Amino acid sequence: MSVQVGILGATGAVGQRFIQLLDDHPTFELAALTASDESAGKPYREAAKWRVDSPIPVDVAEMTVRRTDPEAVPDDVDLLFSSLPSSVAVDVEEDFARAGYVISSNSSNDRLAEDVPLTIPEINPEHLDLIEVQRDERGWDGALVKNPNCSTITMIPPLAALDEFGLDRVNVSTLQAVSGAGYSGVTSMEIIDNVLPHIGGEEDKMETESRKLLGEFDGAEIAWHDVEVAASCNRVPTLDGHLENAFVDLADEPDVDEVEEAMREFPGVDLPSAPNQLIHVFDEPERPQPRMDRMRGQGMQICVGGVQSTRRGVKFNCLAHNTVRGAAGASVLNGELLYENGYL
Ligand SMILES: NC(=O)C1=CN([C@@H]2O[C@H](COP(=O)(O)OP(=O)(O)OC[C@H]3O[C@@H](n4cnc5c(N)ncnc54)[C@H](OP(=O)(O)O)[C@@H]3O)[C@@H](O)[C@H]2O)C=CC1
Ligand SMILES: N[C@@H](CC(=O)OP(=O)(O)O)C(=O)O
Repeated sequence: MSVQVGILGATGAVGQRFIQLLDDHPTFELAALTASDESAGKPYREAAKWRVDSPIPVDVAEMTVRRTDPEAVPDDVDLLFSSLPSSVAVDVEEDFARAGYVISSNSSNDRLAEDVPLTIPEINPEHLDLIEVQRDERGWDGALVKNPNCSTITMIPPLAALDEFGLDRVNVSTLQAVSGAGYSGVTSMEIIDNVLPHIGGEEDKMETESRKLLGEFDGAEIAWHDVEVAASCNRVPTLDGHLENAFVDLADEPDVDEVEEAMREFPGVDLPSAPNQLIHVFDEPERPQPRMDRMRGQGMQICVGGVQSTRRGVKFNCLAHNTVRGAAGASVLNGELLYENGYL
């Protein structure tokens, strides 16, 4: 059975990744594309400046872009992926949910709202049932589900694997690719031969979203994990792939072999876009590297390397593809979880 899906903000950088990932999807069939009023009414190939590293699917190129308005999207679309600017999404996503659409959104608004599931299918799939609370409270037939920020999602799987050793405190420093800022986000004059040691709002997102993701859902609300997270975020001149250096204090004292085993054996999920193994742990100390490792598992695997003991726990490096696992791929995986759990 196929499910009709749409993309809100389909002409943008993340919207284009959605189109790439949905091409030939086993369950989802792309039926609607929306963008701003300037793009509405145009064929997609004209409205979008295509910048993804594979050609625009032929049928998508000829689709007419619609207004981003529930009235403009056909009723038989069951699921909408959202990659709107968060300033736009904050109102528009609610309009769509009120009109009965289920939305799997990558935009940062509402990620911390008490009745909005912030999910990674391999980590906290049970949080999805917060939809019941959301529907009761808001009177919606639709639903709004979020995936986390790209830097957060990169470190959460290894942290979840370490939780069995008593996760106490995390210090993390990021080396984030330029694609995270969007096509026009940083100019070449700013970033070539340079590193920008500040990314607005990013540190706060890593510090808060992590605690919600690792929290416990009791059927009514989420009790955030009490781990303390301190982040320092840097933009570096790589194209795709966020690399992070994490220093984790643990209550127990596992050795490196136990830590690596917990990461390697951390369970995945059986969903079409999920990698066979969630976390790949490198033995080579110089890996993972963005250019060599970001496309592992079709861009959906989390890579870890350089695991070493410290006086208070462990340190390691981790890497994920920021616009695949960290953005469009994360929303598609949440869409697959919604389907699997009967929410579509
Ligand atoms: N988790 C992550 O790693 C990442 C998340 N993001 C997030 O994803 C979202 C999209 O980012 P990105 O793709 O880079 O952004 P872009 O600017 O490339 O695309 C924005 C999209 O939204 C549409 N849009 C803009 N304004 C309006 C409006 N008023 N009404 C309807 N549609 C509108 C644009 O249409 P048009 O072409 O017609 O202007 C376009 O389709 C952002 O919230 C961003 O923060 C982005 C990158 C990575
Ligand atoms: N801030 C991220 C990308 C992003 O847009 O994140 P968010 O989904 O939290 O808005 C980066 O710069 O790499």
